[in-house]
Amino acid sequence: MRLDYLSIFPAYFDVLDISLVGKAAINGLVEIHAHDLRDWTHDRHRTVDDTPCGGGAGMVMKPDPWGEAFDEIIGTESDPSVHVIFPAPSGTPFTQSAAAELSSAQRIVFCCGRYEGIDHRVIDYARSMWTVHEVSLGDYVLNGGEVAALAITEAVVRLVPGFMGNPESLAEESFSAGQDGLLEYPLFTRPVSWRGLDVPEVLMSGHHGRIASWRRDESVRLTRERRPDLTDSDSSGIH
Ligand SMILES: Nc1cc(-c2cccs2)n[nH]1
Repeated sequence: MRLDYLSIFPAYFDVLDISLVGKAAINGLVEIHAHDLRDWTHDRHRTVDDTPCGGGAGMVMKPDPWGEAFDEIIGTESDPSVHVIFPAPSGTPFTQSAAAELSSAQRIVFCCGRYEGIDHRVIDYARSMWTVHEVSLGDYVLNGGEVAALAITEAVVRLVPGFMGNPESLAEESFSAGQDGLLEYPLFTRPVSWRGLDVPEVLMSGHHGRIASWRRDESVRLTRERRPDLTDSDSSGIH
């Protein structure tokens, strides 16, 4: 999998060299390329923004640098196997199933907007050429798409076959199909008693049936308490 990042702050992605994703890059599972959008400007000030047509506060990212960067980084041929991701507060909520789908992509290009956003024609052009995803991480506003791109990268790359040492652990995580789309149950390890707090007895019983039942009940309880929106989804197994 090749991952490209277009940003006016490409140094944000240096962290990928030290994190888990860096490990994947080393063993050849993932190839990472960060690019400075200003490299595709031609004026002395390397300008990437301008005032919004129709008025309004703030600045909008000009389309020209994006188009020239696309030409060089992706090419000028249409290819639906290339996934272009625009993080944005107005995007579709990013989910574990979206991460799972993207984990089989051969190419993902992250377009990290700043200011008030990117000229919409950039997204329209990208849609005419590649598979575009406008995604939101949640109902809050970041200063730019870089942090969102890092979060999406981690969620996707950890699902790439061969990345996780023990793929079985993926099956029991929150939102995973193996967890019926429910939140993960509480986890415990030794010591059995810690600062007056004990591991639930059932988990020390060695009775696998009871342990499975306790874990399921806890997942249902937590999901109903914290994420009632998940309890009606088809994958949740609870209604
Ligand atoms: N979920 C989300 C995305 C964003 C931004 C993406 C690009 C600039 S701000 N804020 N919040």
